[in-house]
Amino acid sequence: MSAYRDEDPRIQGIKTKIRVVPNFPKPGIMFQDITTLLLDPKAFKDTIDLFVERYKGKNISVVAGIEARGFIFGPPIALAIGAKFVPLRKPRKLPGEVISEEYILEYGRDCLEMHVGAVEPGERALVVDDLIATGGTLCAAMNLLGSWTFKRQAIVCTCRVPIIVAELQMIQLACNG
Ligand SMILES: O=P(O)(O)OC[C@H]1O[C@H](OP(=O)(O)OP(=O)(O)O)[C@H](O)[C@@H]1O
Ligand SMILES: Nc1ncnc2[nH]cnc12
Repeated sequence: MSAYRDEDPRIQGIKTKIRVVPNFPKPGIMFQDITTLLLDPKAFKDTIDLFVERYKGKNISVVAGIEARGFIFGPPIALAIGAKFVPLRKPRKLPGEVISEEYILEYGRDCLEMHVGAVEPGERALVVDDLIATGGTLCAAMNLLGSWTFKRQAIVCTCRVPIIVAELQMIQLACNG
């Protein structure tokens, strides 16, 4: 967590637009609902802008978005920084050859899949999602990418807003892409 983003006045505005719903989808879960953020064009744009400002010009060629809420925040970030968008999807949604990674959620189990060949050896990637709870989904995404061409280097988490970006430096060229 970096100091400059804590101090950015846009952060507080973004935080106020995220609705917290107690006991959804089951007792004990404090659900962070980003649909209310999406209803406010300024707060939504501020959210995207914060990430674009942070990652533009960093030689990132891949934005990998985690289904489903990473599909909301990932594409506008990808377009703005000039990167391609790669969806990390729930099972049996992608029609081509895939690699899969299972993981445990706050309220269940799930699996992510990525198309083989969507990312080339040597590319630099950003993983985008709306929130970390247990971290299982993010770990699965990183394992998915890591099992293909990447070596994990750093995770960057905004912490004060429930949008997460994991940054992966791909330096292992162990596949045929
Ligand atoms: O840190 P974790 O414990 O792994 O939880 C975080 C994940 O849970 C939510 O997605 P969910 O699996 O509910 O899927 P959805 O976006 O399709 O609703 C959220 O969007 C993250 O992807
Ligand atoms: N607390 C939470 N709020 C929103 N989405 C979630 N996914 C897992 N835990 C969550």
